[in-house]
Amino acid sequence: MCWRNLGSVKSFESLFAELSEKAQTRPEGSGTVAELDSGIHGIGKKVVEEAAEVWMAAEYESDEAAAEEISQLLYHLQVLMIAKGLTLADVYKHL
Ligand SMILES: N=c1c2ncn([C@@H]3O[C@H](COP(=O)(O)OP(=O)(O)OP(=O)(O)O)[C@@H](O)[C@H]3O)c2ncn1[C@@H]1O[C@H](COP(=O)(O)O)[C@@H](O)[C@H]1O
Repeated sequence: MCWRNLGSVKSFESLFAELSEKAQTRPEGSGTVAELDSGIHGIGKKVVEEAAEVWMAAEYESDEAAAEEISQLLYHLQVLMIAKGLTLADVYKHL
């Protein structure tokens, strides 16, 4: 997919804003709220699990499957950032 044709697709920044809002307002049924409530230990396990799925998909599955797993890893990393109180700027300054 060309980046110019992403339209209303979420970006890393817009997803982080959405998840930060969920952490503040704690809406019923939010998977993000449930994951935050599992604590750093629980979120860390999701990050490691998803990282392994990224590796396996990249090595043995389609590009589409790898992209989907990568999106899920980015999501869990963002949940971990929010749980730690880290901002995007805190991470970007190391890029
Ligand atoms: N982008 C994501 C996202 N990526 C991954 N995940 C979660 O991570 C899981 C990864 O799926 P897997 O198949 O690898 O794992 P699984 O074993 O099926 O899942 P578990 O039973 O282990 O949780 C998914 O089931 C989701 O729970 C996500 N959950 C939410 N979002 C987005 O986050 C936003 C807020 O979501 P809610 O907080 O649920 O409202 C929404 O815009 C969502 O689209």
